[in-house]
Amino acid sequence: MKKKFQLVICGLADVEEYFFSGQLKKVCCLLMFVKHGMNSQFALLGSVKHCMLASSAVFRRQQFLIRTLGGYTDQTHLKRMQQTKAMSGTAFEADSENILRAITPNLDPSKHKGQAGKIAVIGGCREYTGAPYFAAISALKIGADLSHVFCTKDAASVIKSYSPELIVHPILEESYSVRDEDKPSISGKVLAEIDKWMERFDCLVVGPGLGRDPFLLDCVREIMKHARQSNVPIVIDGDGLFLVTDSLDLVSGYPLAVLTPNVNEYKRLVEKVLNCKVDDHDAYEQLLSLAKGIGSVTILRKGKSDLISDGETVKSVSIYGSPRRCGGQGDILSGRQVTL
Ligand SMILES: NC(=O)C1=CN([C@@H]2O[C@H](COP(=O)(O)OP(=O)(O)OC[C@H]3O[C@@H](n4cnc5c(N)ncnc54)[C@H](OP(=O)(O)O)[C@@H]3O)[C@@H](O)[C@H]2O)[C@@H](O)CC1
Ligand SMILES: Nc1ncnc2c1ncn2[C@@H]1O[C@H](COP(=O)(O)OP(=O)(O)OP(=O)(O)O)[C@@H](O)[C@H]1O
Repeated sequence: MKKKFQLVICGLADVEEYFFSGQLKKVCCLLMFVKHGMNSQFALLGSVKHCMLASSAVFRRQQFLIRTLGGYTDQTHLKRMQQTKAMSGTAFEADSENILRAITPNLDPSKHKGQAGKIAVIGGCREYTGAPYFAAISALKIGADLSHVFCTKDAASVIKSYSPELIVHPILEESYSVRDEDKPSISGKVLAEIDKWMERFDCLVVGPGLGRDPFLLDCVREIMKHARQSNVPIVIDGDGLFLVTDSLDLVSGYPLAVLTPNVNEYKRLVEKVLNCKVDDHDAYEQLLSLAKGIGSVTILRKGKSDLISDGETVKSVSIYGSPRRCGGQGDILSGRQVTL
């Protein structure tokens, strides 16, 4: 049964490794969570259907998201979701394996390329080429059809050489390669280039290996604003969290934003938003306050147990993974989230 199930997910040989690493389950819990947090948004969808139809790309994206996350319009899915909820164990621990079974879309021979997901990673600079690669390739391995990377020119050929499966756009620039007087026109070009693609993406990951160059982060700030205007869901990780901690308005009130802080990134967020230290004795309440404080976003706090909150409830996922804590594991997690 397990084998069959894995094949249904994506038909890739290495999915077993992913499944048992525990990370896939964590991603699925997050998705259930985003879905529940978005109930009110979906209810609103009915009343604004005319507006949505006026913008068919947005409507298509919302429908895709609803389907992917369990599909309120589909009775079979709804029933599976209810069963999953009833089977959940303790108050906080998520029943991740059943959630995973409930939300995994079936492979369908009638689908064409792209319908299983077109995602983009915004990240990759002179120092970091591994992180965007890990995120983008794990999106493909978990089942996405197309995986793009938008990175700096320096990083592009390195990332391309890791894998021919990735579509790599060398469009971002760092301060050292741009004269001050050229910055406005270059940032305009970057935005125009990414806007050509934006409507096609089902989800973005912003941050893996992005670096912290101020000019580059200014461009990414604008990219995030455009993504938000187009209702593209955004997973924010790594240096994307550095940017967002500095400019909370980028995600505040945006229910399609998922923040995935590690210990350090979480500490920075707590200090900025709640103006206090991280309190591990009251971790659930603090995470709840943080998600509420930012407003409408979902936060996945990575750690020994991952804690996930949308500001209304908290769930934990304590499935045992690898005891090794090497760099790149968070990037792989973000690539899976963006797909599911
Ligand atoms: N192969 C690649 O291309 C990879 C690229 N990556 C990319 O690098 C970028 C920066 O990401 P990041 O994770 O290094 O930044 P951040 O979290 O600020 O840590 C900075 C410092 O904080 C500390 N620290 C960290 N964790 C801690 C902990 N648990 N508990 C306590 N302290 C902790 C630690 O400092 P130290 O231990 O030396 O004091 C650490 O050096 C980002 O773009 C990311 O995507 C990575 O994805 C890896 C693979
Ligand atoms: N102490 C821990 N015990 C078990 N699992 C952990 C622990 N800390 C983190 N993890 C898991 O490891 C994965 C990556 O988390 P980590 O905190 O290393 O992210 P990160 O620092 O953003 O990674 P990256 O190096 O890719 O930037 C997550 O799935 C998380 O649940």
